[in-house]
Amino acid sequence: MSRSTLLTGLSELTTVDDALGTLRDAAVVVEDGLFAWVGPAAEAPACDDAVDLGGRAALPGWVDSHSHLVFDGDRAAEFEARMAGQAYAAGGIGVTTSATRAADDERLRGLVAGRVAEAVAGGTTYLETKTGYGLTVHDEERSARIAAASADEATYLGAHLVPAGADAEEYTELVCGPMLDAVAPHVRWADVFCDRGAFTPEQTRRVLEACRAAGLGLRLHGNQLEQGAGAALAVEFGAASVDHLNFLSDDDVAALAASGTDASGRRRPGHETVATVLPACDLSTRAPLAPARRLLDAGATVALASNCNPGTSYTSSMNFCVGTAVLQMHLSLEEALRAATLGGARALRRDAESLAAGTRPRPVAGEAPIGRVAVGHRADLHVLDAPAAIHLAYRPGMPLTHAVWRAGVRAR
Ligand SMILES: N=CN[C@@H](CCC(=O)O)C(=O)O
Ligand SMILES: [Zn+2]
Repeated sequence: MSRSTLLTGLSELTTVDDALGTLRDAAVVVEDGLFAWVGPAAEAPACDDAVDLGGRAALPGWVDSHSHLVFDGDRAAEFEARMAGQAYAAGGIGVTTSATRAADDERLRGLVAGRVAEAVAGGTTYLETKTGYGLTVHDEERSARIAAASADEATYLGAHLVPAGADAEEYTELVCGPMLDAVAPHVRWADVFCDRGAFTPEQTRRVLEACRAAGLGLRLHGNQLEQGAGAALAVEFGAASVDHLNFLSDDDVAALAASGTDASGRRRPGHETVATVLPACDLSTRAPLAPARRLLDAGATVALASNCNPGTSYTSSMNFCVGTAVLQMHLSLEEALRAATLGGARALRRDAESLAAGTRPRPVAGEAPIGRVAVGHRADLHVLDAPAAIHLAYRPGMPLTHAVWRAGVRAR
């Protein structure tokens, strides 16, 4: 028989659910890994167990829809040179690729497990991670295997960089053929770095077509280094997300906003191309911040993610990303919290609307929605050591994660 647990003493509960809103003096009931009840503490039902959280704020666990955790080595020297004025370039990926290839499976698994544990300790309850530092059939296959075993969602990023010494056209064919065949059983998503020094729009198109034909959902790295074709291609292919977005034209912004509506302007939840912004990466590369405010004002669905990787964003702290989005990107607290929870869920098509619309690639029967604190959603809860969530921006850099429940299990 399943046991029910009452989590009470929540001074402020941000549900990210339009009907429930933000509740004061709230409680939730967790049972069978799901939220079974959400409401005012005074009305909470009796449960088998109870935990009093002592007047703390709570919100859905972070959904980090973009990370690159399968790697060995760091690039601190490159970072230091960048702080001294050198520009970021895609070629640095090759340095991490060499270190990653040299690590054996056990070491790589341990490194990824440690990084996932760090993310969870910071309030992340659902995490995507990518291949992309293997770049041979063998190394991409094992990266995909390790990613799938360690994270909630795994993405094939063979098209991250043309490896040193390889011919770009021949490598693109490999990515679309034997490498895809080897990796596809492990992953739900495919991604391409479509930008200066990485893959051209024409090569990107070929990879997206091949991966779509293999049944994978699509996402893109685009518009990070220049105003390129990434965002437009993502919308054209119905990708779930396009990420970075530092350099966007007015047409790109309009296309992203329109991707969530039909011809008569009605919203089509579960069909949008989410605009995912990566504030920690923007700071670490000294790039102009992605225009999250402009995207939201235009009507786009925005997600916030960490992009944790050793080159451009060596942090998995979603608390930091949310604080920065409020402080520097001019999002309201409510917008930032929504982007880092439901926005990420939408970018992975694991929100309730995408599940209902049937647009999640490779769905698994019985998968509960994520991204909100609402009945029937997966019980992913982040409790802050603060009375209100605004402390995430008000006290930046402070250790504010008090407790974490992941699929109903206490993870911190
Ligand atoms: N921009 C492309 N890929 C990663 C960086 C990879 C690296 O430099 O190691 C990113 O999302 O920022
Ligand atoms: Zn990335």
